[in-house]
Amino acid sequence: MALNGHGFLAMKDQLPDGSIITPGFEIVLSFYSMGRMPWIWSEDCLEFKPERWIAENGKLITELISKFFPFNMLKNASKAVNYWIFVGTIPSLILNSKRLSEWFVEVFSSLGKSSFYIDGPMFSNLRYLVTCHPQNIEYILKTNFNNFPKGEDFRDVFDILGDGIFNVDSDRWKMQRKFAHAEFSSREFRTLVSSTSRKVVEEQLVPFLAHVSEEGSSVDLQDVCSRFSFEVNINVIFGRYENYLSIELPSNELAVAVDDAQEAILYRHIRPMFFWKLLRMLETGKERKLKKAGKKVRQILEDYISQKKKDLLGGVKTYDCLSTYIKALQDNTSIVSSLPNKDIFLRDEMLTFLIAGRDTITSGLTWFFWLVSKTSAVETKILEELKFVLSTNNSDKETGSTRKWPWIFGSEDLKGLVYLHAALCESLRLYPPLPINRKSAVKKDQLPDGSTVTPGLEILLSFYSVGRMPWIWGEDCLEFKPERWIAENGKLIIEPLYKFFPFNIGPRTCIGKDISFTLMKSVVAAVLFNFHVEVVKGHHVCSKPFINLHMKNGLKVNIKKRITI
Ligand code: HEM
Repeated sequence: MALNGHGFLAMKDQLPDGSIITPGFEIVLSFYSMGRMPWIWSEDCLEFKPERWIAENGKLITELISKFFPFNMLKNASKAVNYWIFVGTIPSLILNSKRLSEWFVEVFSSLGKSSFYIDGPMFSNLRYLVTCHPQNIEYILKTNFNNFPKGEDFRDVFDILGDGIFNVDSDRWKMQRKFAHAEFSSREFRTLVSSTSRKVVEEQLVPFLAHVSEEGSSVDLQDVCSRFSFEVNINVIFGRYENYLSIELPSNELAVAVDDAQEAILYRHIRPMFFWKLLRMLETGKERKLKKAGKKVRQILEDYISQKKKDLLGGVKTYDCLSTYIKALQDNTSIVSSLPNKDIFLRDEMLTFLIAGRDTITSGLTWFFWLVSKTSAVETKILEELKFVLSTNNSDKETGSTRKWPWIFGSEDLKGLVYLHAALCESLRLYPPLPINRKSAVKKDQLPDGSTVTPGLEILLSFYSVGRMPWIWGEDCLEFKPERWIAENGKLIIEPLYKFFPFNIGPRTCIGKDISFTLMKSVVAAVLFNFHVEVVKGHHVCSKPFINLHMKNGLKVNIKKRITI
């Protein structure tokens, strides 16, 4: 049987015999011809002679492997990624599926390239292009945005989000985006976010941490951040106060169901599509868990929605995201009023906001606290900046009362914090809460680094790798250095934005970016100024395979009340 291997190229290259190959080239390796070349196998190459495989001592000659490829590894392109005949680069992908982001960094570093292909088994359509090239990312997300929609595969993977803004494309997305953007940038909404954040910090977060410090026990700060984030989101989106961060750490069935669903969705990312679709059809394994969790989530949200409608009908005055959407859907002059299946849309959109806002903030805060706990110079500068704010505002601008412990920072206090803002950007650069973004091309296209993309190819934008490439962020790219965001005149440098993608760029930029900074600053200021956070000795920090960048073992910390600043 004639065996032909094929390979695809990430960047222009020169083969050992001098042939120049460029991206887009399909390289056909003729194993059939190799066995018939006298200069490879000698003049008797066409003879059937098993003896050529046996040495004088009667053992098999293993050196011949170097010219015998049919069953063997074809190419060891780098230490981090292997290409195998028949199965392509898939074994490397499977081996690293639980640490994809770290693996991508290793491959980029060892290949010295900013894009590489992952080839699926021979004759399969499975192919990925992984890239961390800032110009490729800008091209896909912004310059040629229309050629890279979310697509049907994305929608299939995230089917739990139905018609939510994350999942839709084209005109429908434009309409949802326009409405959501107007809502998120309205003064009422921003005021609601900062007042809710303050309320949850003051009434739940600080009392909870004060309790932990008195008990002298350790606590998982990732869980605390997740509870804070859930509580704020559930308040802002649904107008509900769940007390999820009270001292008893109560369970919440919506939070649990959303976690279960997200964990199951992750498996759809790292398994071949036909496989998870088969499991979905058979309703088994993780797919069974997802179906159950999805049903629970939908049922809870439908209850919230019908309760809210009753409240509005009864004249209860509430301001939250859900109320705004319900009113707009009933108002003929609103752009969303023409949408079909209004109740399903409401449910899917609110769930999307909840998921979009909860895990990203949790991840952003947790990695930030860990980095600061390891870098005391950064902690000192943040505290100095906060101390300066307090010294210039003796009384609390929002309540008018004189300040005392616990120190709470309101939206006015947090506005001009340059160093804290820089430190948050720096942490998001190293640990972007969404480390990978998936795209696919409608039409064949060429990316700025020369990589060719064709319909059907999955494109993985590795935001995590962008922050870790010395050629993008300099030799000190792995250091946590907020100073790189501050100009000599003390102002924030906005120039790095062309290589800073944690919030996406282009038309689908995160609409929650500004409120994310508001939330994260209010938590960080309250936690660091009132408490000393110390990671428990011996606690192992590593990332967990998840859609968001979470810590596998959480972040176990000891909390001590800060007496003097
Ligand atoms: C540190 C915090 C956050 C980060 C790093 C972040 C990051 C992102 C990223 C990367 C995307 C693009 C996703 C994609 O294209 O598939 C996105 C979209 C989005 N984000 Fe955020 N996000 C954060 C917080 C929030 C918050 C608090 C909300 C509000 C509830 C929010 C709402 C959204 C929405 C609605 C979209 C979809 C936009 C669209 O498709 O047009 N995000 N976010």
